[in-house]
Amino acid sequence: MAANTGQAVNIFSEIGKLKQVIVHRPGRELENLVPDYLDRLLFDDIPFLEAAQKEHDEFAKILEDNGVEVLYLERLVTEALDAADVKEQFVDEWLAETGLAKGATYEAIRQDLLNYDDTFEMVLKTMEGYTKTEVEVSDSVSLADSISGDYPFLVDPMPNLYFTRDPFATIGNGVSINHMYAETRNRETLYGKYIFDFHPNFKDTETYYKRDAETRIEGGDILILSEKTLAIGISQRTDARSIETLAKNIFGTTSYDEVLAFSIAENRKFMHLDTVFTMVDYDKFTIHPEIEGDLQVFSVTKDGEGVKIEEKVDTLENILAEALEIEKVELIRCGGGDPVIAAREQWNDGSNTLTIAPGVVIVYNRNTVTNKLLREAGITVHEFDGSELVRGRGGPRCMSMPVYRENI
Ligand SMILES: NC(=O)NCCC[C@H](N)C(=O)O
Repeated sequence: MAANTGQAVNIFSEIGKLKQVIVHRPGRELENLVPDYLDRLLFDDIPFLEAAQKEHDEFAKILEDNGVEVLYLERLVTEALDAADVKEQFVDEWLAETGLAKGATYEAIRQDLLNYDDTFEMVLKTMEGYTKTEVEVSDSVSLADSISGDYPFLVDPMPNLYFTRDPFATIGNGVSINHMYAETRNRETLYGKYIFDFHPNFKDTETYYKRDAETRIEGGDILILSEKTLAIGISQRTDARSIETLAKNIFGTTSYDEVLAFSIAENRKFMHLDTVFTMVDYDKFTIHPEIEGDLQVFSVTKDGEGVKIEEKVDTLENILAEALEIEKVELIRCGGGDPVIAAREQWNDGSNTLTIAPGVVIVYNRNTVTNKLLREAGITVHEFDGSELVRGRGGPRCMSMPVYRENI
């Protein structure tokens, strides 16, 4: 438990002083990226692991130097499996989601994982995946085990795990365990499930969305505007129906009574709401100017057992000011509104700021124009080098899942 509200999870804003956050230090899963399967694994290039780890350590150091306790996903999962003695159950569930048919290979991998004395190393191995060259099966007992084929993996790696923002999302005193858009990321949500089902500190957390839900939603689309209002993107990654499901699950039982649904274009460059829009202070937001023209915003509120949907026809500034119950808000445009600079810096996550206290953010140093504009707007900007990390198309907000923020 991080502070003093008596709750393990406490996230009622985007900007309250961050006390505890979940991250994942990129591991050997990045070394299982190969050019032929980058699209399938949602990457644009292959990061140099050692450099990516250094960059990530720099990110963690900025957090710690600013009083944030950094929790590592891989450690939390290890602690959950050991505390509840559910290692075998986890391995079986993980295997069932690999797509491997039961047979000699399946059994060899199962045995390999269960032979690890160190649960932490076992967890890292489940993230890394298995190549065909590392598992020896002496007797092929099934047709599936006998096929060679060109595909290099028996079990795919999970290279997107360092974007801890997406597979689960903390909201108020609860969590949504997400159903992801792509198969490669859906497997990541199993780690969230084990943390929130079995970790001694987190197992009593309320769950507002389940990974076996039919429609998709990802954490990068969920912004905690205040203790009453969420903003959720309808995007490449989040289906409008999931927003209604989540809204019904939180209205009436939590402090939330409104969701603002932001309909943004469905494409890779704007994959989540947080790649084009983040909150950096009580009254300041970063925004990618390319989304402003076509943006449609809907208000979702409680209506008996169901929800009421109304389109908000007003400027974005007015919609946000009304939701926050303040006079006015300022939008800080990525790249200053210049179309070329904005497009370049947004692609490199210039709008993907992580706010660690009101008016204090962490960003990549490469987005020089946007970072200067943030400073000119009075924001304190902590920068680090993300040249390797950015190849997975995510920035500081994507690489962090806040667990505890002070209320504002
Ligand atoms: N919230 C975010 O925008 N997360 C970045 C996710 C990047 C990852 N390669 C993906 O395509 O899902």
